Amino acid sequence: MSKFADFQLPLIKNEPPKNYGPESVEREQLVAAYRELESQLPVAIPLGVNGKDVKTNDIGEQRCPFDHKKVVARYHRASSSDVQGAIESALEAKKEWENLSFTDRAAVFLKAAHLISTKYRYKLMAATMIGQGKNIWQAEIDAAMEIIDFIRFDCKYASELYSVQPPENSTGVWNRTEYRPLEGFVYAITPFNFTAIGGNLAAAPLLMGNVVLMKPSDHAVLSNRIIYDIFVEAGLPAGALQFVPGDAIEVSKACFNHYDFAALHFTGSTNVFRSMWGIIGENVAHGKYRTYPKIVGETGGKNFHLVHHSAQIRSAVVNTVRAAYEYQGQKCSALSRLYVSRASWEAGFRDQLLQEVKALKVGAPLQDLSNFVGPVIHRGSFDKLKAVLDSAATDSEVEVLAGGKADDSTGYFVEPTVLLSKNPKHDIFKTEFFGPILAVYVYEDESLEEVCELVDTTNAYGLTGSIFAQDRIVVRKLTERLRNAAGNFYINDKCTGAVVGEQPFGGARASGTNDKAGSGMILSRFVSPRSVKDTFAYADSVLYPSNL
Ligand SMILES: NC(=O)c1ccc[n+]([C@@H]2O[C@H](COP(=O)([O-])OP(=O)(O)OC[C@H]3O[C@@H](n4cnc5c(N)ncnc54)[C@H](O)[C@@H]3O)[C@@H](O)[C@H]2O)c1
Ligand SMILES: N[C@@H](CCC=O)C(=O)O
Repeated sequence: MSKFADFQLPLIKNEPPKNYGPESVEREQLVAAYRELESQLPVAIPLGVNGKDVKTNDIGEQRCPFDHKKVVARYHRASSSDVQGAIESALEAKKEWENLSFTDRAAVFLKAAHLISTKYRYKLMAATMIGQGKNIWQAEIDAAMEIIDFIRFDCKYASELYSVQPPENSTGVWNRTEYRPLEGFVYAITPFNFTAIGGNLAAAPLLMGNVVLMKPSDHAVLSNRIIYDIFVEAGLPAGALQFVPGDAIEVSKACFNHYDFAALHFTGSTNVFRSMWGIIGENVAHGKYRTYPKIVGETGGKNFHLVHHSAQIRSAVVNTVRAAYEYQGQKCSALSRLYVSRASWEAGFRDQLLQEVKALKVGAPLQDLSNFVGPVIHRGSFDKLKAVLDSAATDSEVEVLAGGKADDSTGYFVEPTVLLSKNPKHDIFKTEFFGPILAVYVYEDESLEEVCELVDTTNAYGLTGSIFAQDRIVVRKLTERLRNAAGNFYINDKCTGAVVGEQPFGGARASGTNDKAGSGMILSRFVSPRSVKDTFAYADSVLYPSNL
């Protein structure tokens, strides 16, 4: 295609938050959107294949986590042959989509971000609240701010990546690097817990000129489908993105068995990611693919706060409560193990922590706006968390300091819980529960090195972590000592709440490939660069001077 100018993107800035205070316009508009969506339940959701809505005979249900009798969506589930058809139409759509200029591709996504910021902000938030159980603030930071930031900053980072060109050109030569889309299709599998992550799992590879099959989490089908519809409204050509909810194993198998499978873009649990890596690896060993597929996955965490005796106690407590219990601890970045010095614990940390946790109100998001903790996502999660609480209640190594109860009569509610143990190797410090359960270990002030060893080695993860200390020498030592314990490391702040454009997100070890969502690094995983050498000089002699 012709190119007549180097266009500059509009200035990319973080989406400003709305605060939803009493009597604010945004609160009124959000509640109206929520009520409207509520009146339309259950929403019927077909597949989105080649730009068309496709119905199947296999229907799944997404239920409301705070009122499990309520069906949020009835969605059509793709069979293997539906997925096969979606792959073929994506590959057909690829020809046009990858040949559009970056300006046109970016325009589609900048428009999508604009639509989310304006026309669809409250609808997408309402779907995230009803379907995934978020309260207003948690929905705002996810289904409005983070998804908008992901998309806009992806455009900025893509433009920066494209501008990285070879620094040297010998005389009579012009060297260039092209960032080609991958040969084949990208398979994106979304988690339930962040609408924004689901959207970005598709948007990031699409922006780089790839075509994508998106399999939404069974527990986020509604919000993910709204994102698909917004991308289409923003001008994404038919077929570039295929929306294929369905049985995770069946849909994945159809993708992994295809010769043109080029990349997995996944966010979810560690075991699922490991199992898929195994399947893909075996297929690679058998020469099943055109190219080596890229595997990008952000997975689980067992994140820590380490509170030194020089820490400002009030701030460390507030950050601890927010990090452990916002969105019921269902963030990959949620705090789930706290190591606190005995001096701080006894000088007020313990009392303030328990006072704050016991004051947290639990309930449905709009039933009472002061509810801070909502439901966990589904029956499986509720049963797993209840089993942890039941076992803690009778475990001689564990003391339940707060919470400990769960109630599934209407929705899947688990009390914010604090568990104390003198055994720092107890399972409560090792297993990702993905719920509002905080494990606490109180260490002796002089045992900082031993506690660092515990923080670093007690479990397999390496996602997020925070240290709290006012002593700057301690801050420096802990920062070095815990270099590999977390991909997102915070000093005197909570271990959740990474902001796109500020803290690119992801961790290593069992927490993922650490390609950093919300950065240019991840975009580079969805391209296959081509080095082009363009020579202007004629060659006229075979022999080199050294041959003479
Ligand atoms: N590191 C991060 O950036 C990040 C962000 C969000 C969530 N997470 C992690 O995600 C998990 C919670 O999300 P979840 O409950 O949706 O995770 P999950 O692993 O249960 O599901 C994630 C997705 O994988 C699919 N899936 C499940 N089994 C599969 C299989 N055998 N083959 C292929 N696909 C399969 C699901 O249908 C869903 O779409 C937690 O472990 C959390 O830490 C990580
Ligand atoms: N951006 C998020 C990532 C959450 C993962 O589930 C945070 O840091 O809270």
